[in-house]
Amino acid sequence: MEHQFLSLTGICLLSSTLLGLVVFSCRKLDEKTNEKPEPYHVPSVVPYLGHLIGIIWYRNGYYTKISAKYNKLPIYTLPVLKGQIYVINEPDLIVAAQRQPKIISFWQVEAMSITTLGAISTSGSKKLKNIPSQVHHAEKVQGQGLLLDGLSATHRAMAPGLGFQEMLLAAREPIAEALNALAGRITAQVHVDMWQWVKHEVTHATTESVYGPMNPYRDLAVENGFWDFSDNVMWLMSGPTLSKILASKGCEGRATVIAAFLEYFRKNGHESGSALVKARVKVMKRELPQSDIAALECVNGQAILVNSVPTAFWTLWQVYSNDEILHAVRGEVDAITSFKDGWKTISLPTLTNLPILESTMQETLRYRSCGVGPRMVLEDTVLESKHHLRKGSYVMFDNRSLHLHKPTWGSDSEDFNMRRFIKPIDRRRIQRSSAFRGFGGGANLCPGKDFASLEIMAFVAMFVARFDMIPDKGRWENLQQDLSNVALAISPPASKVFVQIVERESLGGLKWKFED
Ligand code: HEM
Repeated sequence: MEHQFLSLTGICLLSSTLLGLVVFSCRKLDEKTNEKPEPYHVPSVVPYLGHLIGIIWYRNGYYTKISAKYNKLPIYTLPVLKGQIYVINEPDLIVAAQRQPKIISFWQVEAMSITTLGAISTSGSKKLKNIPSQVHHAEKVQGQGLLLDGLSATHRAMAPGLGFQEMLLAAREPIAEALNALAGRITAQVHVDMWQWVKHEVTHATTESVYGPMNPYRDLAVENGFWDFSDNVMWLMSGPTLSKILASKGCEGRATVIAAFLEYFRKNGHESGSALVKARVKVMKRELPQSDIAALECVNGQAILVNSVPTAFWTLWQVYSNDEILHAVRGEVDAITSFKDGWKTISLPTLTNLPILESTMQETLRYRSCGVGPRMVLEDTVLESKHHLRKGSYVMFDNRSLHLHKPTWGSDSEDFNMRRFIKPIDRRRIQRSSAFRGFGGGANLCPGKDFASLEIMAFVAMFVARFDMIPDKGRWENLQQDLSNVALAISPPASKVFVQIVERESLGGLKWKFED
Protein backbone atom coordinates (compact mmCIF):
# COMPACT_ATOMS: atom_id res chain seq x y z
CA MET A 1 0.00 0.00 0.00
CA GLU A 2 0.88 2.07 -0.47
CA HIS A 3 3.26 1.71 1.49
CA GLN A 4 3.04 3.93 3.64
CA PHE A 5 4.97 1.81 5.19
CA LEU A 6 7.74 3.60 5.63
CA SER A 7 9.18 4.42 8.57
CA LEU A 8 10.92 1.80 6.95
CA THR A 9 13.69 3.94 7.29
CA GLY A 10 15.60 1.64 9.38
CA ILE A 11 13.93 -1.57 8.54
CA CYS A 12 16.03 -1.21 5.58
CA LEU A 13 19.14 -1.20 7.52
CA LEU A 14 18.74 -4.83 8.21
CA SER A 15 17.61 -5.65 4.72
CA SER A 16 20.44 -3.66 3.30
CA THR A 17 23.33 -4.71 5.41
CA LEU A 18 22.40 -8.27 6.11
CA LEU A 19 20.72 -9.21 2.87
CA GLY A 20 21.44 -6.71 0.16
CA LEU A 21 25.13 -6.42 0.61
CA VAL A 22 25.50 -10.13 0.33
CA VAL A 23 23.43 -10.28 -2.81
CA PHE A 24 24.94 -7.37 -4.69
CA SER A 25 28.52 -8.13 -5.42
CA CYS A 26 30.85 -5.22 -5.53
CA ARG A 27 32.72 -4.54 -8.72
CA LYS A 28 36.29 -3.39 -8.76
CA LEU A 29 36.53 0.36 -9.10
CA ASP A 30 36.28 0.95 -12.81
CA GLU A 31 38.55 3.83 -13.66
CA LYS A 32 37.39 3.79 -17.28
CA THR A 33 33.72 4.36 -16.55
CA ASN A 34 34.25 6.84 -13.79
CA GLU A 35 37.24 8.88 -12.92
CA LYS A 36 35.73 10.21 -9.74
CA PRO A 37 36.79 8.45 -6.58
CA GLU A 38 34.45 6.76 -4.15
CA PRO A 39 33.95 8.59 -0.86
CA TYR A 40 36.68 7.96 1.70
CA HIS A 41 36.75 4.33 2.90
CA VAL A 42 36.67 4.23 6.68
CA PRO A 43 39.05 1.46 7.75
CA SER A 44 37.98 -1.19 10.22
CA VAL A 45 40.05 -3.48 12.39
CA VAL A 46 38.30 -6.56 11.01
CA PRO A 47 38.17 -6.34 7.20
CA TYR A 48 34.74 -6.95 5.57
CA LEU A 49 33.02 -7.59 8.88
CA GLY A 50 34.17 -4.84 11.24
CA HIS A 51 31.57 -2.24 10.26
CA LEU A 52 28.82 -4.83 10.11
CA ILE A 53 29.60 -5.87 13.67
CA GLY A 54 29.55 -2.19 14.65
CA ILE A 55 26.14 -1.69 13.03
CA ILE A 56 24.70 -4.77 14.69
CA TRP A 57 26.13 -3.73 18.05
CA TYR A 58 25.38 0.00 18.06
CA ARG A 59 22.51 -0.06 15.54
CA ASN A 60 21.89 3.37 14.00
CA GLY A 61 24.15 4.85 16.68
CA TYR A 62 27.12 3.40 14.75
CA TYR A 63 26.69 5.90 11.91
CA THR A 64 26.54 8.78 14.38
CA LYS A 65 29.64 7.49 16.13
CA ILE A 66 31.64 7.24 12.90
CA SER A 67 30.25 10.55 11.60
CA ALA A 68 31.43 12.30 14.76
CA LYS A 69 34.91 10.90 14.24
CA TYR A 70 35.06 11.89 10.56
CA ASN A 71 33.03 15.07 10.90
CA LYS A 72 35.04 16.92 8.27
CA LEU A 73 33.82 14.46 5.62
CA PRO A 74 30.42 15.21 4.05
CA ILE A 75 30.18 11.58 2.94
CA TYR A 76 32.20 8.45 3.65
CA THR A 77 32.16 4.75 2.76
CA LEU A 78 31.76 1.82 5.13
CA PRO A 79 32.99 -1.27 3.30
CA VAL A 80 30.78 -4.16 4.42
CA LEU A 81 31.04 -7.76 3.21
CA LYS A 82 31.26 -7.56 -0.55
CA GLY A 83 29.60 -4.16 -0.85
CA GLN A 84 29.55 -0.72 0.67
CA ILE A 85 27.38 1.71 2.53
CA TYR A 86 27.82 5.43 1.85
CA VAL A 87 26.90 7.61 4.80
CA ILE A 88 25.95 11.24 4.13
CA ASN A 89 26.02 13.68 7.02
CA GLU A 90 26.07 17.04 5.23
CA PRO A 91 22.79 18.85 4.36
CA ASP A 92 23.80 20.03 0.87
CA LEU A 93 24.75 16.52 -0.18
CA ILE A 94 21.40 15.23 1.06
CA VAL A 95 19.71 17.69 -1.26
CA ALA A 96 21.88 16.46 -4.15
CA ALA A 97 21.02 12.83 -3.37
CA GLN A 98 17.31 13.61 -3.09
CA ARG A 99 17.37 15.14 -6.56
CA GLN A 100 17.87 11.63 -7.98
CA PRO A 101 15.09 9.60 -6.33
CA LYS A 102 14.94 7.01 -9.08
CA ILE A 103 18.68 6.30 -8.94
CA ILE A 104 19.29 6.74 -5.23
CA SER A 105 16.07 5.00 -4.42
CA PHE A 106 13.98 4.76 -1.30
CA TRP A 107 11.14 3.15 -3.24
CA GLN A 108 13.24 0.09 -4.02
CA VAL A 109 14.06 -0.31 -0.35
CA GLU A 110 10.41 0.17 0.57
CA ALA A 111 9.30 -2.48 -1.91
CA MET A 112 11.78 -4.98 -0.56
CA SER A 113 10.91 -4.24 3.06
CA ILE A 114 7.14 -4.21 2.86
CA THR A 115 6.87 -7.40 0.87
CA THR A 116 9.14 -9.26 3.29
CA LEU A 117 7.58 -7.79 6.42
CA GLY A 118 4.04 -8.46 5.25
CA ALA A 119 4.96 -11.95 3.92
CA ILE A 120 3.22 -10.88 0.72
CA SER A 121 2.44 -13.57 -1.89
CA THR A 122 5.01 -14.20 -4.62
CA SER A 123 2.85 -12.68 -7.33
CA GLY A 124 1.92 -9.70 -5.14
CA SER A 125 5.58 -9.08 -4.29
CA LYS A 126 6.50 -9.16 -7.94
CA LYS A 127 3.93 -6.47 -8.70
CA LEU A 128 4.98 -4.29 -5.80
CA LYS A 129 8.65 -4.55 -6.69
CA ASN A 130 8.02 -3.62 -10.29
CA ILE A 131 9.02 0.05 -10.21
CA PRO A 132 9.42 1.48 -13.73
CA SER A 133 12.71 3.26 -14.24
CA GLN A 134 10.94 6.34 -15.58
CA VAL A 135 9.41 7.52 -12.34
CA HIS A 136 9.61 11.02 -11.01
CA HIS A 137 7.74 12.00 -7.93
CA ALA A 138 5.21 9.85 -6.10
CA GLU A 139 3.16 12.89 -5.23
CA LYS A 140 2.53 13.92 -8.80
CA VAL A 141 2.80 11.01 -11.15
CA GLN A 142 0.14 8.41 -11.99
CA GLY A 143 0.22 5.01 -13.69
CA GLN A 144 3.65 3.97 -12.46
CA GLY A 145 3.05 0.56 -11.02
CA LEU A 146 1.37 -0.58 -7.86
CA LEU A 147 3.84 0.74 -5.31
CA LEU A 148 4.13 4.23 -6.72
CA ASP A 149 0.41 4.52 -7.46
CA GLY A 150 -0.32 3.51 -3.88
CA LEU A 151 2.09 6.09 -2.55
CA SER A 152 0.66 8.68 -4.84
CA ALA A 153 -2.84 7.97 -3.50
CA THR A 154 -1.48 8.26 0.04
CA HIS A 155 0.12 11.64 -0.62
CA ARG A 156 -3.11 12.96 -2.14
CA ALA A 157 -5.30 11.64 0.68
CA MET A 158 -3.05 13.18 3.33
CA ALA A 159 -2.71 16.59 1.69
CA PRO A 160 -4.56 19.37 3.55
CA GLY A 161 -8.18 19.27 2.38
CA LEU A 162 -11.42 17.54 3.18
CA GLY A 163 -10.05 14.01 3.80
CA PHE A 164 -7.29 15.35 6.00
CA GLN A 165 -9.72 17.49 7.98
CA GLU A 166 -12.04 14.54 8.54
CA MET A 167 -9.17 12.45 9.88
CA LEU A 168 -8.19 15.18 12.27
CA LEU A 169 -11.74 15.56 13.53
CA ALA A 170 -11.96 11.79 13.98
CA ALA A 171 -8.76 11.81 16.06
CA ARG A 172 -9.79 14.58 18.44
CA GLU A 173 -12.75 12.70 20.00
CA PRO A 174 -10.73 9.77 21.33
CA ILE A 175 -8.08 12.16 22.66
CA ALA A 176 -10.63 14.21 24.61
CA GLU A 177 -12.42 11.05 25.77
CA ALA A 178 -9.19 9.46 26.97
CA LEU A 179 -8.26 12.53 28.96
CA ASN A 180 -11.76 12.86 30.41
CA ALA A 181 -11.55 9.20 31.46
CA LEU A 182 -8.11 9.79 32.93
CA ALA A 183 -9.43 12.71 34.96
CA GLY A 184 -12.14 10.42 36.28
CA ARG A 185 -9.59 7.85 37.45
CA ILE A 186 -7.24 10.29 39.09
CA THR A 187 -8.99 10.33 42.42
CA ALA A 188 -7.94 6.69 42.72
CA GLN A 189 -4.29 7.83 42.61
CA VAL A 190 -3.50 5.78 39.55
CA HIS A 191 0.17 5.53 38.72
CA VAL A 192 0.78 5.29 35.03
CA ASP A 193 3.58 3.73 33.00
CA MET A 194 3.96 6.82 30.82
CA TRP A 195 5.16 4.98 27.69
CA GLN A 196 2.45 2.33 27.80
CA TRP A 197 -0.21 4.91 28.41
CA VAL A 198 0.85 7.24 25.58
CA LYS A 199 1.27 4.25 23.27
CA HIS A 200 -2.26 3.06 23.87
CA GLU A 201 -3.93 6.47 23.61
CA VAL A 202 -2.10 7.56 20.46
CA THR A 203 -2.63 4.15 18.83
CA HIS A 204 -6.33 4.42 19.58
CA ALA A 205 -6.77 8.01 18.37
CA THR A 206 -4.73 7.48 15.20
CA THR A 207 -6.35 4.23 14.14
CA GLU A 208 -9.83 5.63 14.83
CA SER A 209 -9.04 8.46 12.44
CA VAL A 210 -7.72 6.14 9.74
CA TYR A 211 -10.11 3.16 9.98
CA GLY A 212 -13.36 4.72 11.20
CA PRO A 213 -16.15 3.14 13.25
CA MET A 214 -15.12 -0.43 12.40
CA ASN A 215 -11.51 0.17 13.43
CA PRO A 216 -9.95 -3.29 14.01
CA TYR A 217 -7.63 -1.81 16.63
CA ARG A 218 -10.56 -1.39 19.01
CA ASP A 219 -9.84 -5.01 19.88
CA LEU A 220 -6.94 -4.92 22.35
CA ALA A 221 -5.63 -8.22 20.94
CA VAL A 222 -5.14 -6.48 17.58
CA GLU A 223 -3.42 -3.48 19.16
CA ASN A 224 -1.08 -5.75 21.13
CA GLY A 225 -0.57 -7.97 18.09
CA PHE A 226 0.51 -4.97 16.05
CA TRP A 227 3.07 -3.87 18.64
CA ASP A 228 4.44 -7.42 18.89
CA PHE A 229 4.83 -7.33 15.13
CA SER A 230 6.45 -3.90 15.20
CA ASP A 231 8.86 -4.74 18.00
CA ASN A 232 10.11 -7.67 15.94
CA VAL A 233 10.49 -6.10 12.49
CA MET A 234 14.23 -6.60 12.47
CA TRP A 235 13.87 -10.34 12.83
CA LEU A 236 10.86 -10.52 10.56
CA MET A 237 13.13 -9.19 7.82
CA SER A 238 15.03 -12.46 7.97
CA GLY A 239 12.35 -14.04 5.74
CA PRO A 240 9.50 -16.51 6.16
CA THR A 241 11.42 -19.49 7.53
CA LEU A 242 13.91 -17.93 9.89
CA SER A 243 11.42 -15.40 11.23
CA LYS A 244 9.24 -18.23 12.56
CA ILE A 245 12.14 -19.13 14.83
CA LEU A 246 13.62 -15.69 15.51
CA ALA A 247 10.38 -13.73 15.76
CA SER A 248 7.58 -16.11 16.64
CA LYS A 249 5.78 -13.44 18.69
CA GLY A 250 6.05 -11.01 15.78
CA CYS A 251 4.63 -13.64 13.40
CA GLU A 252 1.72 -14.33 15.76
CA GLY A 253 1.04 -10.61 16.18
CA ARG A 254 1.05 -10.12 12.41
CA ALA A 255 -1.35 -13.04 11.95
CA THR A 256 -3.76 -11.50 14.48
CA VAL A 257 -3.70 -8.11 12.74
CA ILE A 258 -4.09 -9.64 9.27
CA ALA A 259 -7.06 -11.75 10.39
CA ALA A 260 -8.73 -8.65 11.82
CA PHE A 261 -8.17 -6.70 8.60
CA LEU A 262 -9.52 -9.54 6.47
CA GLU A 263 -12.70 -9.30 8.49
CA TYR A 264 -12.70 -5.49 8.23
CA PHE A 265 -12.45 -5.61 4.44
CA ARG A 266 -14.98 -8.45 4.20
CA LYS A 267 -17.47 -6.20 5.95
CA ASN A 268 -16.40 -3.21 3.81
CA GLY A 269 -15.26 -1.40 6.94
CA HIS A 270 -13.00 0.82 4.86
CA GLU A 271 -16.02 2.40 3.22
CA SER A 272 -16.78 4.17 6.48
CA GLY A 273 -13.06 4.86 7.11
CA SER A 274 -10.84 7.75 6.09
CA ALA A 275 -10.03 9.03 2.61
CA LEU A 276 -6.62 7.46 3.19
CA VAL A 277 -7.76 3.86 3.65
CA LYS A 278 -10.32 4.17 0.87
CA ALA A 279 -7.73 5.50 -1.57
CA ARG A 280 -5.19 2.82 -0.74
CA VAL A 281 -7.65 -0.02 -1.05
CA LYS A 282 -8.90 1.30 -4.37
CA VAL A 283 -5.40 1.13 -5.85
CA MET A 284 -4.39 -2.19 -4.30
CA LYS A 285 -7.63 -3.93 -5.29
CA ARG A 286 -6.63 -3.54 -8.91
CA GLU A 287 -3.92 -6.14 -8.63
CA LEU A 288 -3.77 -7.79 -5.22
CA PRO A 289 -5.87 -10.44 -3.48
CA GLN A 290 -7.60 -9.49 -0.23
CA SER A 291 -5.07 -11.47 1.83
CA ASP A 292 -2.20 -9.29 0.54
CA ILE A 293 -4.19 -6.09 1.07
CA ALA A 294 -4.84 -7.10 4.68
CA ALA A 295 -1.14 -7.93 5.19
CA LEU A 296 -0.08 -4.60 3.72
CA GLU A 297 -2.47 -2.83 6.08
CA CYS A 298 -0.64 -4.46 8.97
CA VAL A 299 2.66 -3.18 7.57
CA ASN A 300 1.09 0.26 7.13
CA GLY A 301 0.93 0.52 10.89
CA GLN A 302 4.69 1.04 10.61
CA ALA A 303 3.98 4.33 8.88
CA ILE A 304 0.99 5.61 10.79
CA LEU A 305 1.88 4.54 14.34
CA VAL A 306 5.45 3.71 15.12
CA ASN A 307 6.79 7.25 14.90
CA SER A 308 3.68 9.12 16.05
CA VAL A 309 3.72 7.31 19.41
CA PRO A 310 7.34 8.10 20.41
CA THR A 311 7.03 11.66 19.09
CA ALA A 312 4.00 12.21 21.34
CA PHE A 313 5.78 10.58 24.28
CA TRP A 314 8.97 12.62 23.93
CA THR A 315 7.14 15.89 23.33
CA LEU A 316 5.25 15.40 26.60
CA TRP A 317 8.47 14.37 28.33
CA GLN A 318 10.39 17.41 27.09
CA VAL A 319 7.58 19.72 28.19
CA TYR A 320 7.14 18.29 31.69
CA SER A 321 10.80 17.79 32.46
CA ASN A 322 11.45 21.51 32.14
CA ASP A 323 9.37 24.01 34.13
CA GLU A 324 10.12 26.86 31.76
CA ILE A 325 8.79 24.92 28.76
CA LEU A 326 5.76 23.72 30.71
CA HIS A 327 4.94 27.25 31.77
CA ALA A 328 5.36 28.65 28.24
CA VAL A 329 3.32 25.93 26.50
CA ARG A 330 0.61 26.05 29.14
CA GLY A 331 0.33 29.81 28.78
CA GLU A 332 -0.25 29.42 25.03
CA VAL A 333 -2.87 26.70 25.44
CA ASP A 334 -4.69 28.51 28.26
CA ALA A 335 -5.06 31.47 25.90
CA ILE A 336 -7.05 29.41 23.36
CA THR A 337 -9.16 27.60 25.97
CA SER A 338 -12.65 28.84 26.73
CA PHE A 339 -15.58 27.84 28.89
CA LYS A 340 -18.87 27.32 27.09
CA ASP A 341 -22.10 25.57 28.00
CA GLY A 342 -20.48 23.72 30.89
CA TRP A 343 -17.53 22.53 28.75
CA LYS A 344 -13.91 23.60 28.69
CA THR A 345 -13.02 23.81 25.01
CA ILE A 346 -9.75 24.07 23.14
CA SER A 347 -9.93 25.56 19.69
CA LEU A 348 -8.50 23.04 17.21
CA PRO A 349 -7.85 25.41 14.28
CA THR A 350 -5.81 27.77 16.43
CA LEU A 351 -3.37 25.06 17.54
CA THR A 352 -1.09 25.90 14.66
CA ASN A 353 -0.84 29.45 15.97
CA LEU A 354 0.91 28.32 19.14
CA PRO A 355 4.54 28.94 18.24
CA ILE A 356 6.16 27.46 21.33
CA LEU A 357 4.08 24.28 21.27
CA GLU A 358 4.76 23.77 17.56
CA SER A 359 8.44 24.59 17.89
CA THR A 360 8.76 22.29 20.91
CA MET A 361 7.31 19.39 18.95
CA GLN A 362 9.65 20.01 16.02
CA GLU A 363 12.60 20.44 18.33
CA THR A 364 11.66 17.14 19.97
CA LEU A 365 11.91 15.47 16.57
CA ARG A 366 15.24 17.14 15.89
CA TYR A 367 16.64 16.33 19.30
CA ARG A 368 15.32 12.77 19.61
CA SER A 369 15.43 11.46 16.02
CA CYS A 370 17.74 8.50 15.62
CA GLY A 371 16.63 6.91 12.37
CA VAL A 372 18.54 6.75 9.12
CA GLY A 373 17.18 7.37 5.65
CA PRO A 374 18.24 4.30 3.65
CA ARG A 375 18.52 4.39 -0.14
CA MET A 376 19.61 1.84 -2.73
CA VAL A 377 21.89 2.94 -5.58
CA LEU A 378 20.37 1.54 -8.77
CA GLU A 379 22.93 2.91 -11.25
CA ASP A 380 26.47 4.21 -11.00
CA THR A 381 26.20 7.90 -10.30
CA VAL A 382 28.28 10.89 -9.25
CA LEU A 383 27.10 13.25 -6.52
CA GLU A 384 27.94 16.94 -6.81
CA SER A 385 30.45 16.07 -9.58
CA LYS A 386 32.68 14.62 -6.90
CA HIS A 387 31.58 11.44 -5.24
CA HIS A 388 31.25 8.24 -7.22
CA LEU A 389 28.49 5.97 -5.90
CA ARG A 390 28.40 2.43 -7.22
CA LYS A 391 25.37 0.52 -8.37
CA GLY A 392 24.22 -2.04 -5.81
CA SER A 393 25.44 -0.02 -2.84
CA TYR A 394 23.41 1.59 -0.10
CA VAL A 395 23.24 5.19 1.02
CA MET A 396 22.29 6.16 4.56
CA PHE A 397 21.31 9.69 5.54
CA ASP A 398 22.59 9.93 9.08
CA ASN A 399 19.72 11.90 10.57
CA ARG A 400 21.17 12.21 14.04
CA SER A 401 24.42 13.74 12.78
CA LEU A 402 22.46 16.08 10.52
CA HIS A 403 20.43 17.19 13.51
CA LEU A 404 23.58 17.99 15.45
CA HIS A 405 25.33 19.69 12.51
CA LYS A 406 26.77 22.84 14.09
CA PRO A 407 27.17 24.96 10.91
CA THR A 408 23.42 24.56 10.43
CA TRP A 409 21.99 24.63 13.92
CA GLY A 410 24.59 26.66 15.75
CA SER A 411 26.86 25.98 18.70
CA ASP A 412 23.90 24.92 20.87
CA SER A 413 22.95 22.05 18.52
CA GLU A 414 23.29 19.53 21.34
CA ASP A 415 20.86 21.43 23.59
CA PHE A 416 17.08 21.35 23.56
CA ASN A 417 15.81 24.80 22.58
CA MET A 418 12.02 25.19 22.61
CA ARG A 419 12.26 28.34 20.47
CA ARG A 420 14.55 26.93 17.78
CA PHE A 421 11.85 26.59 15.11
CA ILE A 422 10.00 29.80 15.85
CA LYS A 423 9.61 32.26 13.04
CA PRO A 424 10.67 34.89 12.05
CA ILE A 425 13.00 32.81 10.12
CA ASP A 426 16.66 33.39 10.60
CA ARG A 427 19.35 33.15 7.96
CA ARG A 428 20.10 29.52 8.52
CA ARG A 429 16.49 28.58 7.90
CA ILE A 430 16.80 27.46 4.28
CA GLN A 431 19.74 25.28 5.08
CA ARG A 432 17.86 23.93 8.05
CA SER A 433 15.02 22.69 5.96
CA SER A 434 17.28 20.09 4.38
CA ALA A 435 19.12 19.40 7.64
CA PHE A 436 15.85 18.72 9.44
CA ARG A 437 15.15 15.06 8.76
CA GLY A 438 12.29 14.51 11.22
CA PHE A 439 9.91 13.79 8.34
CA GLY A 440 12.46 12.88 5.66
CA GLY A 441 12.54 15.00 2.53
CA GLY A 442 12.49 15.27 -1.26
CA ALA A 443 10.29 12.81 -3.14
CA ASN A 444 9.90 10.73 0.03
CA LEU A 445 8.86 13.52 2.35
CA CYS A 446 6.44 12.02 4.87
CA PRO A 447 2.86 12.51 3.66
CA GLY A 448 1.61 12.10 7.23
CA LYS A 449 3.62 14.98 8.66
CA ASP A 450 0.85 17.58 8.89
CA PHE A 451 -1.68 15.15 10.29
CA ALA A 452 0.73 13.64 12.82
CA SER A 453 1.94 17.08 13.92
CA LEU A 454 -1.58 18.36 14.55
CA GLU A 455 -2.68 15.18 16.27
CA ILE A 456 0.30 15.28 18.62
CA MET A 457 -0.12 18.98 19.30
CA ALA A 458 -3.79 18.41 20.15
CA PHE A 459 -2.88 15.57 22.51
CA VAL A 460 -0.12 17.52 24.25
CA ALA A 461 -2.16 20.74 24.39
CA MET A 462 -5.13 19.21 26.17
CA PHE A 463 -2.95 17.23 28.53
CA VAL A 464 -0.87 20.24 29.48
CA ALA A 465 -3.93 22.41 30.00
CA ARG A 466 -5.49 19.90 32.39
CA PHE A 467 -2.85 17.97 34.27
CA ASP A 468 0.30 18.10 36.26
CA MET A 469 2.52 15.05 35.97
CA ILE A 470 4.95 14.02 38.65
CA PRO A 471 7.47 11.21 38.13
CA ASP A 472 7.44 8.56 40.86
CA LYS A 473 11.10 9.21 41.51
CA GLY A 474 10.24 12.81 42.45
CA ARG A 475 12.23 14.39 39.63
CA TRP A 476 12.67 13.96 35.88
CA GLU A 477 15.86 12.01 35.41
CA ASN A 478 17.75 11.95 32.17
CA LEU A 479 16.16 9.31 29.98
CA GLN A 480 18.05 7.36 27.30
CA GLN A 481 16.53 6.00 24.10
CA ASP A 482 16.27 2.34 23.18
CA LEU A 483 17.98 2.10 19.78
CA SER A 484 17.39 -1.61 19.29
CA ASN A 485 14.66 -1.16 16.67
CA VAL A 486 16.41 0.38 13.67
CA ALA A 487 13.10 0.77 11.86
CA LEU A 488 12.14 3.80 13.89
CA ALA A 489 12.73 7.42 12.96
CA ILE A 490 12.50 8.25 16.67
CA SER A 491 13.15 5.61 19.32
CA PRO A 492 11.21 4.94 22.53
CA PRO A 493 12.62 5.40 26.04
CA ALA A 494 15.16 2.82 27.20
CA SER A 495 13.59 2.51 30.65
CA LYS A 496 10.19 2.85 32.21
CA VAL A 497 8.92 6.11 33.67
CA PHE A 498 6.08 5.81 36.15
CA VAL A 499 4.20 9.02 36.77
CA GLN A 500 1.43 10.28 38.96
CA ILE A 501 -1.04 12.47 37.13
CA VAL A 502 -2.87 15.19 39.06
CA GLU A 503 -5.57 17.45 37.76
CA ARG A 504 -4.60 21.12 37.90
CA GLU A 505 -6.10 22.97 40.79
CA SER A 506 -9.47 24.62 40.13
CA LEU A 507 -10.18 22.45 37.07
CA GLY A 508 -11.63 19.46 38.92
CA GLY A 509 -14.82 17.93 37.57
CA LEU A 510 -15.02 19.86 34.30
CA LYS A 511 -15.43 18.03 31.00
CA TRP A 512 -13.25 19.02 28.08
CA LYS A 513 -13.51 18.87 24.32
CA PHE A 514 -12.00 20.29 21.16
CA GLU A 515 -13.87 22.86 19.16
CA ASP A 516 -13.71 23.08 15.33
C1 HEM B 1 5.39 11.87 14.05
C2 HEM B 1 5.01 10.95 13.16
C3 HEM B 1 5.81 10.58 11.94
C4 HEM B 1 7.15 10.66 11.71
C5 HEM B 1 8.25 11.13 12.67
C6 HEM B 1 7.39 10.17 10.36
C7 HEM B 1 8.63 10.10 9.77
C8 HEM B 1 8.85 9.77 8.45
C9 HEM B 1 10.13 9.83 7.79
C10 HEM B 1 11.44 10.23 8.46
C11 HEM B 1 9.96 9.45 6.51
C12 HEM B 1 10.97 9.50 5.38
C13 HEM B 1 11.87 8.36 5.28
C14 HEM B 1 13.04 8.75 4.43
O1 HEM B 1 13.02 9.74 3.67
O2 HEM B 1 14.03 8.05 4.54
C15 HEM B 1 8.56 9.12 6.35
C16 HEM B 1 8.01 8.65 5.18
C17 HEM B 1 6.71 8.25 5.08
N1 HEM B 1 5.72 8.39 6.05
FE1 HEM B 1 5.93 9.20 7.89
N2 HEM B 1 6.20 9.81 9.80
C18 HEM B 1 5.21 10.05 10.73
C19 HEM B 1 3.84 9.83 10.57
C20 HEM B 1 3.27 9.32 9.44
C21 HEM B 1 1.86 9.10 9.25
C22 HEM B 1 0.75 9.44 10.27
C23 HEM B 1 1.72 8.56 8.02
C24 HEM B 1 0.38 8.18 7.40
C25 HEM B 1 0.06 8.37 6.18
C26 HEM B 1 3.04 8.43 7.41
C27 HEM B 1 3.32 7.89 6.16
C28 HEM B 1 4.57 7.90 5.54
C29 HEM B 1 4.82 7.39 4.19
C30 HEM B 1 3.81 6.76 3.25
C31 HEM B 1 6.16 7.62 3.89
C32 HEM B 1 6.89 7.28 2.59
C33 HEM B 1 6.76 8.44 1.65
C34 HEM B 1 7.30 8.15 0.27
O3 HEM B 1 8.21 7.33 0.10
O4 HEM B 1 6.77 8.78 -0.66
N3 HEM B 1 3.95 8.90 8.30
N4 HEM B 1 7.90 9.33 7.54
